[in-house]
Amino acid sequence: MTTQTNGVFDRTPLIAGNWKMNMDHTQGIALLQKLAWTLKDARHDFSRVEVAVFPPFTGLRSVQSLVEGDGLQIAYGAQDLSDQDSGAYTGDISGQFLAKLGCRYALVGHSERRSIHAESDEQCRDKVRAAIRHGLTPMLCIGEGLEQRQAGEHVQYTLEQLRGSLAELNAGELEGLVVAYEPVWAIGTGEVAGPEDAQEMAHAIRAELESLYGEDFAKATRVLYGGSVKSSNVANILGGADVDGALVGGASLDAEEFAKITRFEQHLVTDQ
Ligand SMILES: O=C(CO)COP(=O)(O)O
Repeated sequence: MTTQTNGVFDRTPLIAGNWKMNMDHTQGIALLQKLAWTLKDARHDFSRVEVAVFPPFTGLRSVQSLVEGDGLQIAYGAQDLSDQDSGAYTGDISGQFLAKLGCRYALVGHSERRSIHAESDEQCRDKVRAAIRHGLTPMLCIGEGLEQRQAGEHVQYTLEQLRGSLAELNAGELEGLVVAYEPVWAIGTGEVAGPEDAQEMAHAIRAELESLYGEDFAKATRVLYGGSVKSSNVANILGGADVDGALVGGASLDAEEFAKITRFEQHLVTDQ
């Protein structure tokens, strides 16, 4: 099977590892160190493919120390943030604190937040706002469940989440936004959306962004795919012209496997 390359990438591809609730801070340090060595050995060019990790909150300070101490080019971010800045919000974490820890990104609206913690599009929008307020780049996660996919309503459903989570924000505020399309039925299940499915949705997301914020914004915005991404399937998935990277869960907990995923370009085949 051949896949289409993105040619000269208009957008820098991004391979992001969401560690979820795995890796205490000592394990996280070991994982990041191994990842950094593996990428160094492979002479990874971070200007061609950006690499980011999303440790649990408790690992962020250690990740910051390692990244700054060793001058690593690996970016990092938080898995969530509060929509508030400070005050009586027990257990919540302010974007202000995350910015102080050097986070570049904050995930917003991961499907596990939406399902386990019942986060609504409105809350996601407030979190996107909070991220922007503190200079963090929001990585907004959207995607349909099996029910919507089987009913053929996946595009409509996912675009509604997109609109709802970005409502009332303008292109200037959202500059740099990353959108991660993660079909819930493909997360942690071993089921992977086909390259055509990933491309179909990434294209629909870009078209929606264009109608909301204009062509320049849509062209500059990275759309990632997430859901059972591995080194063996990443090249196929990222073959679609609108798919700019991957948000990786389970496979990001293995440094060598994750490093292999960052080398997806080596496996892309031109469809001429
Ligand atoms: O939810 C995901 C990343 O945010 C995907 O997880 P898996 O790669 O484990 O399916």
